[in-house]
Amino acid sequence: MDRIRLVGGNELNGRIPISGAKNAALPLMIASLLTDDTLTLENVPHLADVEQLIRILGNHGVDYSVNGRREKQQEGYSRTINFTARNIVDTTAPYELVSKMRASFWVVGPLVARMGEAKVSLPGGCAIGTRPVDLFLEGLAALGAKIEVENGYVLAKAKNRLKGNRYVFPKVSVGATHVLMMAATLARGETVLENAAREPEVVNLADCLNAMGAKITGAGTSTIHIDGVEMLSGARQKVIPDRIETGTYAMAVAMAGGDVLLENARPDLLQGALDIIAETGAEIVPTNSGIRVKRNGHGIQPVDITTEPFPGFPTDLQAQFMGLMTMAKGKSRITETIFENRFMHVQELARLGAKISLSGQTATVEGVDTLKGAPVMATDLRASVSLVIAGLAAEGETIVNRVYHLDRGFERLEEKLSGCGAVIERLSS
Ligand SMILES: CC(=O)N[C@H]1[C@@H](OP(=O)(O)OP(=O)(O)OC[C@H]2O[C@@H](n3ccc(=O)[nH]c3=O)[C@H](O)[C@@H]2O)O[C@H](CO)[C@@H](O)[C@@H]1O
Ligand SMILES: C=C(OP(=O)(O)O)C(=O)O
Repeated sequence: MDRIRLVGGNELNGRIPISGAKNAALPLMIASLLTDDTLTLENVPHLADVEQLIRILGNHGVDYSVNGRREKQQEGYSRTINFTARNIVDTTAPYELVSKMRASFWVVGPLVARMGEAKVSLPGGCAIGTRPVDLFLEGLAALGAKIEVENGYVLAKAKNRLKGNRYVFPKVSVGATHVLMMAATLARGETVLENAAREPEVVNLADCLNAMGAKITGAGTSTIHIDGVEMLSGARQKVIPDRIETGTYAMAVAMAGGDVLLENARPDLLQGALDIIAETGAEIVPTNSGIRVKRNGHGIQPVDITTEPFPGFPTDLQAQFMGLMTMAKGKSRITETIFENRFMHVQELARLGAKISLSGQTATVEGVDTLKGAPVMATDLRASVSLVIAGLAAEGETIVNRVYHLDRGFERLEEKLSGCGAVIERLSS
């Protein structure tokens, strides 16, 4: 199993290219199931989750081809990929494939909308909470699907096409918004989704579906209208830059000090989080080519945060922010409201000397003057990168085990950081 070795203490200076967003690429890839035409996606990041979803889509009969130079692809750069679901050969998504990642469950929407049936294993993904799928099932049922859950599989059937309806999400869910929006594009009549997720990834998906011929308005607000159409065609869509990767590297600079241009980053995708990072003492400057982050010489200021659905502070940046707060000049409180078990990084940060206490959904972080390198274990995707952020400022060597978590969501992490002066390498085994 690969590990990451870091020696802390260096500032970060230079440029970091921000990749296409994992959490936008995955639903866009799944949208290819809605048409027998080719969907071309630009700026698809080279990540373990993307590769896994390619396998899952392949199982349903989706062909894919990568544009551009092969050696670039092997080096792990974002790519343009064509997806063509000419014939859906299988409407079952098996446990062996779906249990590895949460988003693979989302095929249920396009499959039942286009094929009238889907049998999809209950999903896996980061172990950050119970992560039920009740809203997906309730929402699909509102669109007329017959739903059964049997032997760990969801069976969804709509033999006479889904039927548009009004559905009010009792709780904001990004995944369920993606799925119901995709399903409703091929339903008969109008669907109104209320209390929908407003995340930029939902907007990226709606833009793609509209380019494919769907009639969606309101994506990015909490009410989305979808007028169902008979069929969708192919299209070309660019994956938005990864706002979580952007926030992560911004916090890495805030932690280690230095001056880095986050190329291709879009401030509007994470303005709330950037404002918080600025409050900690970093300078955030939007430029024509991205976002410049600087921190020179000043101590890190403690700031309290609470995670919330977009446009609030993202839960996917909570662990990284805790990493940053471990060396703040004082006490900060971090409250997690989205997932009930997303504090597994606390005990690993403690190995580096962090002082954190937990009470319910709130962590209190007492900033320390120094962290000391240690072996630590990645427990999930964002938790693992919080250990990298802390390791960048820790004295001596930190070894992060279970790097496969990082590979799910961070493209060429060690190359991007070492290119800015960090001492970081992958130890392959
Ligand atoms: C691949 C992807 O894009 N993953 C992101 C997506 O996950 P995901 O789409 O799984 O997250 P949701 O927005 O659905 O989850 C939000 C909350 O709703 C709950 N819930 C969700 C569905 C449901 O049927 N019932 C229910 O109770 C969840 O347990 C959680 O407490 O959004 C999360 C919240 O921004 C991010 O942390 C994940 O990185
Ligand atoms: C929680 C995440 O991913 P997933 O929903 O795929 O588990 C994440 O991207 O931080």
